[in-house]
Amino acid sequence: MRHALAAILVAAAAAAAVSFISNDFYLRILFNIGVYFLCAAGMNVLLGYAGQKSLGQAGLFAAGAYSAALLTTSSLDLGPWVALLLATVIATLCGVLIAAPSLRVRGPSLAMVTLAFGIVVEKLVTEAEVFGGAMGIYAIKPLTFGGAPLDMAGWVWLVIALGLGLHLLLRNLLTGRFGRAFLSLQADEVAASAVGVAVLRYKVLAFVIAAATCGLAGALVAQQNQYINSDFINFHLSIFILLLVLFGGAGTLVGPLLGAVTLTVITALVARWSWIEHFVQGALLLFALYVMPRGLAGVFQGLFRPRGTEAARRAEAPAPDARLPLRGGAAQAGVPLLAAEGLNKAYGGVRPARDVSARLVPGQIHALIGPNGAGKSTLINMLSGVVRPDSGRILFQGKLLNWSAPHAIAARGIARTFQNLRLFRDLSVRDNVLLGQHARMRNGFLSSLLGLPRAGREERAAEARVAEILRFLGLSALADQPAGALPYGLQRRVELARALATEPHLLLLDEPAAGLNPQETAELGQLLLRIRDQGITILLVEHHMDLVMAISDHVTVLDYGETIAEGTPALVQANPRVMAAYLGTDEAEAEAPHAEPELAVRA
Ligand SMILES: Nc1ncnc2c1ncn2[C@@H]1O[C@H](COP(=O)(O)OP(=O)(O)OP(=O)(O)O)[C@@H](O)[C@H]1O
Repeated sequence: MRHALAAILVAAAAAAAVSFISNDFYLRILFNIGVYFLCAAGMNVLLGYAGQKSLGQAGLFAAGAYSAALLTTSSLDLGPWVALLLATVIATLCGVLIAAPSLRVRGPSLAMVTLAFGIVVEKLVTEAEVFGGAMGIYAIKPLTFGGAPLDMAGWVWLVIALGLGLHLLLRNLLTGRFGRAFLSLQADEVAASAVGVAVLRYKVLAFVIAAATCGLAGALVAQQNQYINSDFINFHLSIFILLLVLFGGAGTLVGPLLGAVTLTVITALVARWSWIEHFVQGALLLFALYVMPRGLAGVFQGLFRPRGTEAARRAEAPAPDARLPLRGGAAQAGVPLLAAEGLNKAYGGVRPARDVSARLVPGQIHALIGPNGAGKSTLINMLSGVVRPDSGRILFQGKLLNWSAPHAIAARGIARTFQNLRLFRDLSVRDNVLLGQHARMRNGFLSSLLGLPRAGREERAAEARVAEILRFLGLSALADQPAGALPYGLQRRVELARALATEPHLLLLDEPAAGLNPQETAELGQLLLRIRDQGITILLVEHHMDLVMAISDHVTVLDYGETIAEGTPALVQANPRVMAAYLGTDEAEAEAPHAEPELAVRA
């Protein structure tokens, strides 16, 4: 509420100041600030939150501007407000178009593809007859209020109102489930999908939001100027929109406003020397990247952050009375929780899965062991949807799982951790674990955007469940710490907390004890037993044999992608084939009476 009130006060103060300004030049600067704020606010979602680098925003600005122009000047002769709305919708649809490459390429390649989009649009509006060629389109209908066209002050009030509305809507969206999902894309797409974020859907959504606001800004500029030509639409505009976000502070709520105010004023100041305009922009971009990697907002946050408070670095003891949130309907009589049948996977000549089958009984800890390269991680990857098996079937609770995307598998109740930690390092421990709740929350796009009570209720319920999970794991004191700043052992525990927050029936753990000291390993063992006792089935890939033998109910041994033994820990430990695989001895030697089962050698 405080943030909303502050935003309303700032907007009201700006609107009141406009009444005292009669100079058209200053009013035009304020109008430009408003328009660039609209572009930057949407671009911030795309770049600052979702981490998608687009250099083609000028193309979307053009889509809005030329749509507004054509809709009001052609035989359609639509009213200016309807045209503004339709122009925004058309630009939004173009956003889907520009999002398409992001589904296949990322990073610099994506920037190149979006750049190409911008160049194509620039060429199109310069050359094509329908867009008026280099001359552009004149006599675009301006917006009217009470039958009269808006005067310059009216335009400024309009962009202030639109800017305020957009800011409040995006704040609702970005401070909850959707904002976290966007941030998770930026941090690690594989981990994001593993916790239930539909990566492709969220990427498209981010592009669409940025396209809508850019299109709206373009339409407003065309309607205010009452003409549009290709001079407006060039590569520099795309760079400028990018710069607005980077300079203001990508991934912060105030960044777009800071960027829009500062850069519009600087641009206005240097406008009379047009030859240095682009030089100044380039210099500011370099300055922002080198000196203020978190933009102006980052600089301000650094100034006002309380100093000298010692951050908690240690976990407390897990709370014995804490209970994990569970989803209902896990066990069905006589049906294994998960049945893998005849799974095969080959990478060229390497075959990490050869006809692997497994049945996981509910409520047990199943261990999957085997020498390096045996195919254990590959099996976990196949079960969690990260890798597609070449052949074979996976049934979860009796229903086929093959071909499901990782986020859909997570939503069905299979959670995982990764051999090489995949935390969202810049997010707090709480936000990491809240991301685990993503697929369990029911508030959709509209209720989140509008800040409806349902979204608030879902958020509070998720926070309460996360607090309980943190208590269960003894992480409550670390909730506000950035996950990446914690010691390694605690990071592993946060990843476990995040997986538990998906409320899984089945927890896949890929070497959770790797890198832990003996005390941490023993604590992990106790935690896993408690997790099992709460009704969650565990599949544990682990080299640490003391741990495996102490806590597992059932052990499967893989070697060269094949199951070579399974059964109780004692049975497997005594199996000659297992010792041969582990110790590199041949079977006959391993069967000799003096050969003790020394699996702990590999720990
Ligand atoms: N994406 C991939 N492309 C090519 N080869 C791969 C790929 N993923 C795994 N492999 C190969 O498959 C084999 C099994 O790998 P996997 O990671 O499943 O083994 P692992 O049993 O988990 O080993 P470790 O205990 O060392 O983690 C290895 O030889 C590995 O190099």
